[in-house]
Amino acid sequence: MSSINDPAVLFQGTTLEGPEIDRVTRTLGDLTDVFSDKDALAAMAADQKVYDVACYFPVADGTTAGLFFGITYIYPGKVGTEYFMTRGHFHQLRDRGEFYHCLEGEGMLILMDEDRQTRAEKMYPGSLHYIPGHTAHRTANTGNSMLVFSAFWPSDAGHDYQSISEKGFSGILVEQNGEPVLASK
Ligand SMILES: O=P(O)(O)OC[C@H]1O[C@](O)(CO)[C@@H](O)[C@@H]1O
Ligand SMILES: [Fe+2]
Repeated sequence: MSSINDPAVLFQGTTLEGPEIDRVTRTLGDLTDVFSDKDALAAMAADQKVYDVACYFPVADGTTAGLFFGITYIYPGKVGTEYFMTRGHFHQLRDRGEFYHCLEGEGMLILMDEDRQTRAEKMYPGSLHYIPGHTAHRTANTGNSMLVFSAFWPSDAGHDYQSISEKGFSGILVEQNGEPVLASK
């Protein structure tokens, strides 16, 4: 017996729609350990949205040999001179990689290896980014509009937020003379 079905999810433009889509929003209040300028942060509204994520998890978290897909939407803004950005993480299974594909806006993918060497790649519509294993990753919106990108990663990768929460990245992305600069912390 064979059958023809509709897809479970529609990914059109920058939207991901379907009954199985998980959505989460991160506000400044969720990210107090992430931004460097604590005085600037204290002067801003805790419910200010920093990013939204829409994900399709077709298998359970931790499943070997499955895949996950997500879209991240980072709002434009800064805390002091530091651009709005994601929390950032290593994968719990350190050797797992990931692809990012920029759909809209402009930004920077910040990558840090396990020796805490930090580098960044420019993101703009069409840019494709391979994030190797053993590499922490975070994205920052350096433009005046939303930064939107898709991500594909293995379903057993997991997220290690703890080591970033404790030590941060060795480099932070700040605006200097109107330009994004990767400054050491
Ligand atoms: O998980 P974080 O560090 O908050 O950032 C969100 C990003 O990470 C992912 O959850 C997966 O790596 C992406 O969907 C998204 O780009
Ligand atoms: Fe990841």
